[in-house]
Amino acid sequence: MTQLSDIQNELHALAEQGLLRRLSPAFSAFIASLDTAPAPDALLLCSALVCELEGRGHSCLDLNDLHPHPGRLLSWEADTWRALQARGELPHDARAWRQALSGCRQVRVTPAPDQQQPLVLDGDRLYLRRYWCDETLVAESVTSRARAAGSPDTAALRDWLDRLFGAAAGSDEPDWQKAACALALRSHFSIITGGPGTGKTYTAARLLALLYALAPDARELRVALAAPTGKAATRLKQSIDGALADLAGKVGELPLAELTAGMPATTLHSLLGARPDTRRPRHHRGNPLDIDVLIVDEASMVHLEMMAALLDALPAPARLILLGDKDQLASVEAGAVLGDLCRDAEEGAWSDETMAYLHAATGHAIPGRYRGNGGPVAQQTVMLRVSRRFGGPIGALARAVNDGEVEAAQAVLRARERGVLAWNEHARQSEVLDLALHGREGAPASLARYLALLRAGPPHEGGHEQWVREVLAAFDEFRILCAVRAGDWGVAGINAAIEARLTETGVLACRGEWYPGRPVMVTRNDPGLGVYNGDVGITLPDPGRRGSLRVYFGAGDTVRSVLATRLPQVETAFAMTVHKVQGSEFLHAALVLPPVAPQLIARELIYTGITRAREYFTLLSPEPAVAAEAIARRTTRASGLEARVGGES
Ligand SMILES: Nc1ncnc2c1ncn2[C@@H]1O[C@H](COP(=O)(O)OP(=O)(O)OP(=O)(O)O)[C@@H](O)[C@H]1O
Repeated sequence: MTQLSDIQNELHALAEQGLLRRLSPAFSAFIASLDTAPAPDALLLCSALVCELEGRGHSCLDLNDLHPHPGRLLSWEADTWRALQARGELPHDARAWRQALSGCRQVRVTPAPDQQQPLVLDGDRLYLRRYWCDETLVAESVTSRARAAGSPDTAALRDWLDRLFGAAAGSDEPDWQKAACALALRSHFSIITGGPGTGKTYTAARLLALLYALAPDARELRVALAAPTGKAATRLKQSIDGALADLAGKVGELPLAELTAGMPATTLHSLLGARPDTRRPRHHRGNPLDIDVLIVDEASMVHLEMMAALLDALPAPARLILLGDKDQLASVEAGAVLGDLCRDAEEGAWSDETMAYLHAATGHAIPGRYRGNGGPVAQQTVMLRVSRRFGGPIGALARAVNDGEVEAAQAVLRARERGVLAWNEHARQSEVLDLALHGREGAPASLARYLALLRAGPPHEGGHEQWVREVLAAFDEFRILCAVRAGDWGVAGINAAIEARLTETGVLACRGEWYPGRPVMVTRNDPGLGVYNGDVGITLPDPGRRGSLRVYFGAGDTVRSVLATRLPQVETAFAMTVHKVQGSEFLHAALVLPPVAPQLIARELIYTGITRAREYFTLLSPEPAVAAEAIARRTTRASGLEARVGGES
């Protein structure tokens, strides 16, 4: 057996203490085993760190982050890092780390030729090979698509934009929605970002009308809609269909309803043809998607690997339009693609050419403050700035949190305006359960209606499907959102406590794994069953087979069901993590924070939680300082994407 070096022993000790996942020292040992020469300490440590960071959502390790406070990178105490330093010979600055890694056969130093090394050093960033390839593909693909000229007839475009949005009035602020459509028409890639209710889908529907109106042959145009989750795809389709129906009077002879009748809306997984036994989907550059236009909603949830797979499968002449809120939480998996691509969205950073084009196409002169020298992606990005849904206290709270203004956020929460917002600053777990079962003063929405419908059961004669629909809709009125998974204040503890309370009070018999009324969230894609990670369904008796339970999923106007026992990968979903409710909205969202906030609880998580609430938002924290700390903290994810797409256009 090979003798472990001091650094390797220390890495194992850190894993024992829970400061590293066990995979990280194991990966480091694997890297060392690839060469007969002994691995230098710098390589042993960096390979463990790059693996660890991948598990925390980072695409790479930036060597500059190893100084002057390396502990911060992994939320370690300073002593932990000092102990590591004492055990090995570690470099003292980024240049020295680079030098130490450059000499290793396991590391490809770009632009040297690829010899399939497992690690890639690009500038000061060290990547797992797969992530470097994905990031390179995404950066190159979006940049070249953004540069590709869509050459619209500007006069015809202006005419259509005026029809769909109205002609330019004398306002100071441009019509951002119009600008977004104009830019999307100009090339093969564009981003429409904005907070909730800023009209991203409203704009996308008008964009579709424009694309059909300006296409040489509208009937030949193949358009698809997609989103990371089934729920988000269904919502997108419903909103787009609604908005298209409203356009009927504005599009003259264009048979919009007919043209969009069969337009598919799917999850990205099923669009790409994900397969359970391999990472490689059915569609890729060798077997591209048969699509001319793809609109992807909730793009903030799309992780790096998925975005790379999508761009690989989308033919170069196809137009990709990403919709999403750049300020929301990034995906659990590595990468913060939308955030990285939108780095200039607030400022515009538009070139003279873009400014002139927007003026000509929309009739609005763009104020000079939006001029800048952003890269090709920035030239194709528009941020919508006016929210039509979040004007009131929830909007004010979301803005304060997003801006990191702790005191302003606390003041809005404490004002409890019209019962819309409430903050239980010293919450006990039993109060979370009370809220879930009964709502609170000013915010009646809770699980009460859902439970009443379950108690009443389906009508005796027929009407089962209608009842199921009502149960599904009632469940979506309220949700507990947790910041963490484990412990009394995480999804595990809260779900168990709700089940215990419901059983105690005789409301539901939450015994065994499956029971009628158990809401579940699917935790693993199963294309065979047509269920995907994040889908939420309700367990109910099967009307056709006594004693048998099925899980019912709402899918737009239809309801699908799967035999409960065929769904091994699910968890109870009275409470869900904030990550898992992205793309969903509830009449009343209750965000629960733990007594001690780990680093991962930051502003983006609180903002995402708040913006899930349509009418009422409640914050519950056993310790008020945790909310303040989280709002003050920003999540940063190491990635090279922002730098790669940030160059001048
Ligand atoms: N220019 C506009 N004029 C009138 N109503 C608008 C306009 N833009 C958006 N709306 C309305 O505002 C509401 C929110 O718009 P929409 O759903 O498109 O926003 P969104 O940004 O997609 O929201 P979400 O974050 O939920 O995805 C809708 O009712 C829509 O019809």
